[in-house]
Amino acid sequence: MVTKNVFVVAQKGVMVKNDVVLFVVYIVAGFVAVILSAVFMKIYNNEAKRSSLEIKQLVFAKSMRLPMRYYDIHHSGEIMSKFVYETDMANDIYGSRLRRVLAPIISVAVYVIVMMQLCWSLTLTLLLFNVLIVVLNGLLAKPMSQVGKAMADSNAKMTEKLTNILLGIEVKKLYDLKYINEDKYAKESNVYVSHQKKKMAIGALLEMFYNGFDLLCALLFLAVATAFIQNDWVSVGNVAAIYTMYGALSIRFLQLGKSYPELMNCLAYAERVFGFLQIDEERDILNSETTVRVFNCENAVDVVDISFSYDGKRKVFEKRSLLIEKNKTVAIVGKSGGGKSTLAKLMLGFYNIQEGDILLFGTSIKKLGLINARNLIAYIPQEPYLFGVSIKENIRYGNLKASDEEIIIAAKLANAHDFIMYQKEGYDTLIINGGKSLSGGERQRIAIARAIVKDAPIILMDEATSALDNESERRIHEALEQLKHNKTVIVIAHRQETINIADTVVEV
Ligand SMILES: Nc1ncnc2c1ncn2[C@@H]1O[C@H](COP(=O)(O)OP(=O)(O)OP(=O)(O)O)[C@@H](O)[C@H]1O
Repeated sequence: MVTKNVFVVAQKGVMVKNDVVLFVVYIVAGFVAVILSAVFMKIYNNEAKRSSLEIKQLVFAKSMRLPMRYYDIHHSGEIMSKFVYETDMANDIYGSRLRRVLAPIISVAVYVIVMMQLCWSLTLTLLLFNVLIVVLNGLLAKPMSQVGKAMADSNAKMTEKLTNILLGIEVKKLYDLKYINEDKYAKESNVYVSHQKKKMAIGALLEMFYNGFDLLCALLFLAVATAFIQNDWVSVGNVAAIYTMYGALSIRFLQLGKSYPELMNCLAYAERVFGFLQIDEERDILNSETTVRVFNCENAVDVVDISFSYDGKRKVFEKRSLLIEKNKTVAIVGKSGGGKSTLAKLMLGFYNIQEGDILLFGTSIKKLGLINARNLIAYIPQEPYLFGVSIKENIRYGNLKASDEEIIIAAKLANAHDFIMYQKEGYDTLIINGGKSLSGGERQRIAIARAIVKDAPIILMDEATSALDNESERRIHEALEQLKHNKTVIVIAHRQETINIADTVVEV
């Protein structure tokens, strides 16, 4: 409108009071528009940041609540990639991509309305040229979305391979697996780079097309506009105004052209993130009315005719039953791969039993709910995991309400106190890298102390299969002897010495 009025004033050759008022109004409107745009931008960015945080929190919460089977068949690197990279890419939709697509559409709509008022026929002719850009966007959006999906896949695989290398660094160094491990990573990163090149090629194609097309549109417009002026269908002022607006409009079209395929790329990531958020979570039937009669019941664990298979094909258990009396120490023995650890995991409700039931103190774990069932059992796995916090906090994870004194008592019972005191900062020593600087026996004794502070009626220990030195073994057995009082102790036993301390031996 300013351009149009400039031309009108120029044609009149004189500037009257009304023209000055009009220009002042335009300038004030311009200022208001700038301020409003800054305010909206701030609100939008705040909302975008909030939603970005929310999505990250949702993905994190979901990755904590998935059934054990999910972690069995999905690499931790894949989950990491989802959390770190894919959520960022998906969040980019709100962060900038959506804005970069919506803002030009709104601007174009406003410009078009004003341009139509100035000369609808010329505006329509001009817009017809731009329809081609929209068609091209549509054509390239699909390959962009496909390449986005391929990049997400490739990124997850790269993280997976890198995690594999880092987790197996000891074996890699021992066997010089450089060519196998590193080549796998290099291969995957090449795949990623090739997808990235494809993405850049599509982007470059669009850029090239738009730049050429912009020039062509300008030339066509001038030719058509000249014809319109010659036929007196439009004034020079209106043509100048439409052309000025077209300049701003075509920039937005270009922006739209670049941002739309990018938005498709981000949507591909969002699809993966939302797909992940829809995965069924670990089933938990929390029945608060179920009170477990630990004191009245004679049997701690009653496994009734269970059948179980991890993959639905090979059965680990077929109609298997066993009974564990309360306050007894039971050694579970059997051949390797016979299902001892699986039985422990079923007691803890890590997997759903296909047939039969497991009762803890007379109540089915299905009725108890996973949280209640797990509260009844203090589990010490074969290779306990220690978190990157102090030794004291690692023990406290068994019972967050445990006092420092209770932690020290538990560590003494677990025969862990002496070696803990021997550490640089005693109980405050920080555990690094899952406790790699401690021996297997020491890690297991910290886990025993953790199980002791939990004070659950059942202690379930999966004895380490790895060889422990005699001293470590003796100390763990002493700790187990301490635990026997007033507790049901179930040990998946691999050593004769462990079997010797049991009241009953059950073969699985
Ligand atoms: N997460 C899993 N997914 C699929 N199959 C599994 C899984 N864990 C164990 N298995 C299979 O189930 C069977 C029982 O394994 P389990 O670990 O329970 O045996 P185990 O008796 O504890 O062996 P070990 O004494 O060697 O520790 C094995 O054939 C094993 O390969």
